[in-house]
This record gives sequence, C-alpha cells and structure tokens, in this order.
Amino acid sequence: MIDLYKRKINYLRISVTDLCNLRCKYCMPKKGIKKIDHSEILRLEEIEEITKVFVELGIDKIRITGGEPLVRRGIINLIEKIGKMDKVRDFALTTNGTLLKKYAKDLKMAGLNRVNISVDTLNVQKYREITRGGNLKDVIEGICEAKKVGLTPVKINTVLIGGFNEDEICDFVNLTKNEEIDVRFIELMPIGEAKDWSIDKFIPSSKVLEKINDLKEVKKNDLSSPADYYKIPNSKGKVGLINPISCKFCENCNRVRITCDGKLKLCLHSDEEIDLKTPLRKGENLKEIIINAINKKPKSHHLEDGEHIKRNMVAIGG
Ligand SMILES: Nc1nc2c(ncn2[C@@H]2O[C@H](COP(=O)(O)OP(=O)(O)OP(=O)(O)O)[C@@H](O)[C@H]2O)c(=O)[nH]1
Ligand SMILES: C[S@@+](CC[C@H](N)C(=O)[O-])C[C@H]1O[C@@H](n2cnc3c(N)ncnc32)[C@H](O)[C@@H]1O
Ligand code: SF4
Ligand code: SF4
Repeated sequence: MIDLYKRKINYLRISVTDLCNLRCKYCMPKKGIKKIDHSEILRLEEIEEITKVFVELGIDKIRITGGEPLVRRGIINLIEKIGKMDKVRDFALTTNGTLLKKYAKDLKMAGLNRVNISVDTLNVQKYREITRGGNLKDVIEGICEAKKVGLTPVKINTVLIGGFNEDEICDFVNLTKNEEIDVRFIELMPIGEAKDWSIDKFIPSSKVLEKINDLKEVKKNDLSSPADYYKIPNSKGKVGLINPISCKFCENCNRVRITCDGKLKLCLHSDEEIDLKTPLRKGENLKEIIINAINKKPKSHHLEDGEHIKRNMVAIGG
C-alpha cells in the first residue's frame, strides 16, 4: 500500500492487550487503566483475520506488542498462526521481557523471528521504582533465554529519562561491546502519563553521542527504521538512537497500528482511529476500508505544536 505522501506501508504493529504486569511510570497510571469490556477486545481469531487482510494488502513486517503481549492468554497460538503466513518476512515482538524466560522457546517454535526488550535501568532498585514493582532479574533471565533460543537480533529499548538513567548511558552502551545485543535509546514522548513530566525529564538522544566519544555511525540499511545506528569499533552490537522529538522520522514512516479493541491507528500521535472490529463482525469488506483509510495517514506528527493524543502508550503499544 502506498499512501498520499508516496510512503510504502508494509509494517503492521498489533497490540494484543492493554493489560500489563508492570506499571512503568511514563506509560501507565499507578492504578492501571480503565478496563475495557471483554466483548470490545478483539478475539485472537479476529486478530488473525485482520492480519491476513493486511498481509494480502502488502504488509510483510509484523510486530506484536501491548500492554504486555505475553500476558495475553493464547498468545502462542496467535504467533503460530501469523508465523505460518508466508508473505511475512519479519515477525517480531516488543516485550518488557519479564515473562520471556517462560515463553521464549515456545515463541521461537511458533515462528517468531525476534524480540525487542524494554529496560530502562540496570539497577535493581531503580528498576523496581520505574516499573512500580518489577524485578530486573526476570528481565535479565528473559534476555538470556531469548538469545539462547535464537530470537535474534535481540534489541534493548531504553527510554531516556532525565534525572533517572542518564548516568547509565555508558553502562548500556557497554552491553554492546561483548554481546550480540543492540541497545536503542528512545526519546521520551509526551503521551498519556508522560504528557506533563516528559517536559522536565526529556533528554535528546544526542546526549548519548556527547557522552560516548568513540561511537561511529553505521550506514542505515532500512530507511524506514526509526533508529539511527552507531557502533563502538570492534563491538558485537550496535547502539541505536530513536529520536521522534529531536529529529522526527515521519518522512520514511512505513507503519500502521491495530489497537486491542480493533481500531486502526494511522499514526502513533494522531487521535484519528478507524474502527475495524465492527465491520469485521458484520462481515463487511475490510480490504476496501483499509485501503481508503491509508489515504488518510497523516504526513507527520505535530508534537512540537502541542498536539497530544488521548490514549496512554500502554493502550497503543509504542
Ligand atoms: N514517533 C514514533 N515513535 C515510534 C514509532 N515506532 C516506534 N517508535 C518508538 O520506538 C520505540 C521502539 O519501537 P519497537 O517496538 O522496538 O519497534 P521498532 O523500532 O519498529 O523495531 P525494529 O523493527 O526492530 O526497528 C517505540 O516504543 C516508540 O517509542 C513511530 O512510528 N513513531
Ligand atoms: C508500550 S510498551 C508495550 C510493549 C511492552 N510492554 C514493552 O514494554 O516493551 C512499548 C514501548 O513503548 C515505550 N514507551 C512507553 N511510553 C513511552 C513514552 N512516553 N515515550 C517513549 N517511549 C515510550 C516503552 O518503553 C516500550 O519500549
Ligand atoms: S512500557 Fe510496557 S511494560 Fe511498561 S507499563 Fe508500558 S506496557 Fe507495561
Ligand atoms: S509519528 Fe506518525 S507519521 Fe511519524 S513515524 Fe510515527 S506513526 Fe509515522
């Protein structure tokens, strides 16, 4: 599918749940989010059906996300179904990693290619604090298991948070020296919970380049990737910078999203959502609806003008 700005849309991010076993302070309110009625959530077969239509329309990269995707019951079955879709050449999952030790092997066997794992600190106490109760050990074990079973390349996503983890930039970069792990620093975006405090705590990802002198830029293979990559000479992994704020990458955007309640989101930072669940349940032609919707995909976000969306990140999936 090609949108009005001649961007090829080949990447679908599917949020399978808005529930999570953590409560990261920038993503989810302390008391959780308002529970959506069970009937409003797409059933796994419905997700599969919608995915099939997207694949027929040219989607060849799929990411499963959440909330925490691994808390959704039956997730391995869904992965298996999508894993069998021949035209999908890149099939990945974004997770907080806490349940990976348990599920990595099954995910791999079901056909998942790789995982991106979110972790914002390497300090046990700070991890407990930012996630409101999480155990860093679970994530570390999850990362090891993912590598062991070959859910690779493993990428670590770290949101840069002022006054919280800027002192750990070197530690994160050092992980790439001896391990085949890519570490990507993400700029904190003003969404939901983070809308207000992201202003004080925002750190441009260029801070990483200031702190680490010997990072050398790596040629970008995939122009539509949100990350710019660097490398310390002779290191095994890469360091990525994801700069949605300081240097937005909308020009090369190739993605759309499905929320767990069956809405098609054309842009992470737009409130416009197209209902797919109702027409799906009525047996209407989804292809036509999706093709028409793609023409409405915004050119870019307008965060710089204070245009902030209503949903929390946990209800979109990143
Ligand atoms: N503004 C904006 N940020 C995005 C977009 N896609 C991803 N991000 C940010 O990048 C983070 C990491 O995304 P991931 O879930 O790891 O997916 P990805 O970066 O597409 O992964 P790769 O395919 O491995 O490059 C997200 O949580 C967001 O914070 C996007 O389209 N727009
Ligand atoms: C919403 S989570 C969903 C998947 C999974 N639970 C996880 O944590 O990886 C996806 C990603 O969004 C990122 N994220 C959440 N809120 C964000 C914000 N305000 N700015 C930047 N990234 C954010 C998280 O750090 C995580 O990497
Ligand atoms: S970032 Fe991921 S792990 Fe943290 S609260 Fe949001 S959905 Fe859960
Ligand atoms: S902000 Fe919107 S247009 Fe820009 S890269 Fe993200 S989804 Fe695409």
